[in-house]
Amino acid sequence: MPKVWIEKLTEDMELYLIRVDDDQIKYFEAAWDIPEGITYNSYLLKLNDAVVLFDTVKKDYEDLFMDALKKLVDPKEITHIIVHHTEPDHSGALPRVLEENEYKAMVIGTQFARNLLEGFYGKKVVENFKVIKDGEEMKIGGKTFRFITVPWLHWPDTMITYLVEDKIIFSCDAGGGYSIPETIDDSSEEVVEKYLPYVTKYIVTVIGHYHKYIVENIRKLKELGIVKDVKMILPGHGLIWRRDPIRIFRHYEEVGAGRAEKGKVLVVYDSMYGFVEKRMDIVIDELKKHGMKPVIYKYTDKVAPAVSDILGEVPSAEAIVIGVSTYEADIHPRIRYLLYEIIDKANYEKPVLIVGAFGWGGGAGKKIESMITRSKFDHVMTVESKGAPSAEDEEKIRDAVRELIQRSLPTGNT
Ligand SMILES: Cc1cc2nc3c(=O)[nH]c(=O)nc-3n(C[C@H](O)[C@H](O)[C@H](O)COP(=O)(O)O)c2cc1C
Repeated sequence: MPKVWIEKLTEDMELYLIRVDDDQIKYFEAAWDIPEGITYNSYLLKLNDAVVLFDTVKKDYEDLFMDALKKLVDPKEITHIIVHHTEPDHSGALPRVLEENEYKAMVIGTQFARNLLEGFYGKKVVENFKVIKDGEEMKIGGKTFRFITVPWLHWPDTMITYLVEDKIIFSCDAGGGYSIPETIDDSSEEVVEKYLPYVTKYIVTVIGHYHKYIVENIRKLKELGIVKDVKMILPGHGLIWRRDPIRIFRHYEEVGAGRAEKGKVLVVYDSMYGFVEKRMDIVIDELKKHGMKPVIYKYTDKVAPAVSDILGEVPSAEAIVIGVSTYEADIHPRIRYLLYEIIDKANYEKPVLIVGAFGWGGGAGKKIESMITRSKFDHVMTVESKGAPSAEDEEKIRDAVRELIQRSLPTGNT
C-alpha cells in the first residue's frame, strides 16, 4: 500500500508537500523497469485569499490523494491549480480534484498543456483554463508567480513556476528522479548519494531523448537569474532540494552533457554459449591493465539486466564496449533492443568498440557499426571473428582496447 506524506515545508508559509510513494509500479511509462518505485509530489500553498495546488498524482492513487488533500483544505476552497506538465502521472487526479472543487479553480498552464488536458480528460477540465506565456507573472494571494516555459523538458507543454519573493522553484519533472527516498528532502548526504543514481536513470530513460534541452533550459533559468539564489527546488518526483538546491540542477546538467567519470568504461554483451564472453574477458583484462574501471552488464542464459539500468550508466561512461554474437544474420535480440534504446535515449559523443563472435557468416558487428556511425557515438573499431578467439584474435582485441582508451574523452561531451 503506497505511503502518503503530508509535510509542511516552511515555518513562515502554509506550503505543503503531498507525496504518494508508488511501490506498486514495475515499469514506468510501461517501458522502464523500476523495482525501486517512484514518488508523485504535489504541493499546496495556502495564502490569505487564495489556495494554490501545484500538480496532482497518477489516477491510480486519486482516492489516497483526495484524502490527503482534504486533511489540508476543502477542495472547494482551491482557487488556482497550476499544471506544469500534463503527463498523467501528474495530471491523473486533476479531473477528480476539479469535480470536487465544483470547477471553481482557475487552471493555469501553457497552450500545449491546455490542448493536452482537453485531449486526455475532455472540455470540462479546461473550461476555466488560463493560458500563460513564457515569463508571464501573476499576483496570487499577494505573491508573485512567474511562469517559465521549459519546452521538451520533456514534453512540449512543460513549464516551471518561480515564486518570486520566496525564491522557490516548482520544477515538476525537471529535478526529479526514481525511487522512494526515506526522507522528503536532501538533508541527509547518505540519502542523496543513494538517490542520485536513480536521478540519472530517470533523466536518461524519461528525458534522455531530448537531453540537449536539459542543458539549454537550465542555461535559460540561469540567465533569468533565478538559479543562483534559489531557496528551494520542489520537483514532481523524489527528493525536494533545500540544503543545497542548485545541486540537483548541476546533476541534471552533468547528465545532459554526458560528463564522464574518469576511467569508467561501460561493457555490455550477450553470450549464448560463452564465445563472446571469452572475448570480453580479454577486453576486461586489457582495460584493467590500463587502470580503467569496467562496469559490466551481460545477457546470458542466466541473467538479463534491465535496459533502464544500463541506460543510466551511459552518461558517466568515458567509453563503451559492445560484445555481440550474430543471431540469424543479425544482432543478438537483447543487444539489438539495448542498442536501439542507447542511441535513442543516451546518444553522446563517446567512443565505442564492437567485439563480435559468429559461427559461419557473421554480420552483427557490421550492423552495429552502421548504427553507431549514424549516431553521435564515435566508432573506434569492429573486431569480429569465428568461434573461440584464437591467439591472433586476442592480439587484435587487445590492440583495439588500447585504441579505445586512446580515444576516450576525459570529460565527455554532448
Ligand atoms: C539461434 C542462433 C542463431 C545463429 N545465427 C547465426 C548466423 O546467422 N550467422 C552466424 O555466423 N552465426 C550464427 N550463430 C552462431 C553464433 O553467432 C556463434 O556460435 C557465436 O560464437 C555465439 O557466441 P556466444 O556463444 O558467445 O553467444 C547463431 C547461433 C544461434 C544459437
